[in-house]
Amino acid sequence: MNMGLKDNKQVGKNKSFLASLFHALRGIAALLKNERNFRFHLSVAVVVIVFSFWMKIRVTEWLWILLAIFAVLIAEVINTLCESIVDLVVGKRYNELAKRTKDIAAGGVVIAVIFAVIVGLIIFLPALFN
Ligand SMILES: Nc1ncnc2c1ncn2[C@@H]1O[C@H](COP(=O)(O)OP(=O)(O)OP(=O)(O)O)[C@@H](O)[C@H]1O
Repeated sequence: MNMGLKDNKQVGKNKSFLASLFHALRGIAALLKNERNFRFHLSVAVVVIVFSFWMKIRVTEWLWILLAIFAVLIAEVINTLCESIVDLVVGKRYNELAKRTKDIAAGGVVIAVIFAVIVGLIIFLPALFN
């Protein structure tokens, strides 16, 4: 195999689309393995999707639910990226800017979760009361 897939010490560009995809999938695997919050949000997403099937929601409602789910997951990815980059730069030292960066990244997740909760309430509350 000559796609850079075996080269664990690769630092240059990926040589093929398959090699890029392989590294991207490893990134997702790392998220699942190391990030407890990402796993939690993914579990909630699965529950919401099962519940949505059970409630037989409409296509437009599915689009909003999926948008909310992906907004939270992407916010979680950005949060993890910020944490990794900050740790790479400052290591274990206390740094005020590092704190601000990590707190803002975590705030982004909270904003996405608020959006998801609002979407969920708008879609499911009326259906539950009917
Ligand atoms: N180098 C640092 N300097 C100053 N404050 C820091 C530093 N690293 C972390 N912190 C503070 O500690 C908090 C937790 O940081 P950590 O990197 O452990 O994130 P985490 O617990 O994985 O967060 P999350 O639950 O959002 O994934 C940050 O939100 C920040 O307030």
